[in-house]
Amino acid sequence: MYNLNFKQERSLDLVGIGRLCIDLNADQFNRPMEETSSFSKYVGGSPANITIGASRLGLKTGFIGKVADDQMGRFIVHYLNKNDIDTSVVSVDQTGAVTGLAFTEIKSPEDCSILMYRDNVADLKLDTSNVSEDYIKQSKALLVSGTALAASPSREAVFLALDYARKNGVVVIMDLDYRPYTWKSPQETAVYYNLAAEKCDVIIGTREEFDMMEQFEKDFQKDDQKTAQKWFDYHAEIVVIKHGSEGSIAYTKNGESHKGGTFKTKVLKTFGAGDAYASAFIFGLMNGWDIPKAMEFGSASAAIVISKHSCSDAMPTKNEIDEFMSEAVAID
Ligand SMILES: Nc1ncnc2c1ncn2[C@@H]1O[C@H](COP(=O)(O)OP(=O)(O)O)[C@@H](O)[C@H]1O
Ligand SMILES: O=C(O)C[C@@H](O)[C@H](O)C(=O)COP(=O)(O)O
Repeated sequence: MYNLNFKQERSLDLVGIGRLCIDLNADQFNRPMEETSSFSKYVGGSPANITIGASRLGLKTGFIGKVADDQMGRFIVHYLNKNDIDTSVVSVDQTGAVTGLAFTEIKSPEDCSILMYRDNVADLKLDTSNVSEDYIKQSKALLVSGTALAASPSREAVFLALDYARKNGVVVIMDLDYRPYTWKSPQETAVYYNLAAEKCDVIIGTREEFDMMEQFEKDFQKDDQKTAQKWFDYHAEIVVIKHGSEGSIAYTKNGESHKGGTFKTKVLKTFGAGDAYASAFIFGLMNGWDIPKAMEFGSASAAIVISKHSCSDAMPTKNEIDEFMSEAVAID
């Protein structure tokens, strides 16, 4: 098992911090974006997607973020409110910043890519004045994602949130969420990711994301167990390494490891898997489930979301996941 102390008297279960953006998913798929003519608009941004997924599963959620002072910003806040996510500390940028856009391309179910417009985005204008200790200490857990570390003042806001969380016994969960186009260099990314991950109780990332973080430590390269052990020397209780369609593996500080399988699904697009997996895995942890059960729930959520067009809109309820699992073919 694992030792995560979710303080049950807290009024919120999970507070996300970071990117609130818009996904524009091509309506014409199985072709390159150059040959598409229309897109469907959804709320996006990895931490937003994970928080939306957690809320849809029934967790009491909030979000610390900044949106543009325009129709897209209002669309995002309205959607969060509609999904029972507290937006009392979502602030509105007054500098003329815009909403980050993620254009998604579905060339084939296995060949998907994201074209991100990230210049002068409102989410990276989040600053320390937007981070409230009183808000954070009312939550059992804080979810941070790596991309919010990509630029100041968002970077400082996240580190302040991490400090408030540690000071007030808030469990910190980090989804690595590495988006190269948001950073100046992999080296810069690795430095800030490592500094943040040292403060986290649960770290979730793909093998490639951990490899980026460990680029200065060649002997860690591609060794899941060594990767996990590094973080147990800091605050980590659980390290999850995702391997796409091959599944995932989780390590706990007490020396256990668990291989997570996948579920057979009709893949429309591959992105969204990680956010769905994280939201359902976190739900399992917050309900005291053992790691294998939480991983299985995460995999089921991922299988559902990658069979659908969106990420946030597609995040399933608990009943939808339970129903899927009762009929699905598990692949170990
Ligand atoms: N093709 C697939 N079929 C079924 N499950 C999948 C597939 N791809 C990913 N998953 C599930 O989603 C999880 C996260 O996917 P992954 O691609 O590793 O993360 P990310 O989306 O963050 O890159 C995997 O560990 C697996 O459980
Ligand atoms: O995080 C973004 O800005 C893009 C997301 O909104 C998009 O849905 C996506 O890429 C999800 O990524 P994944 O779940 O990590 O595959």
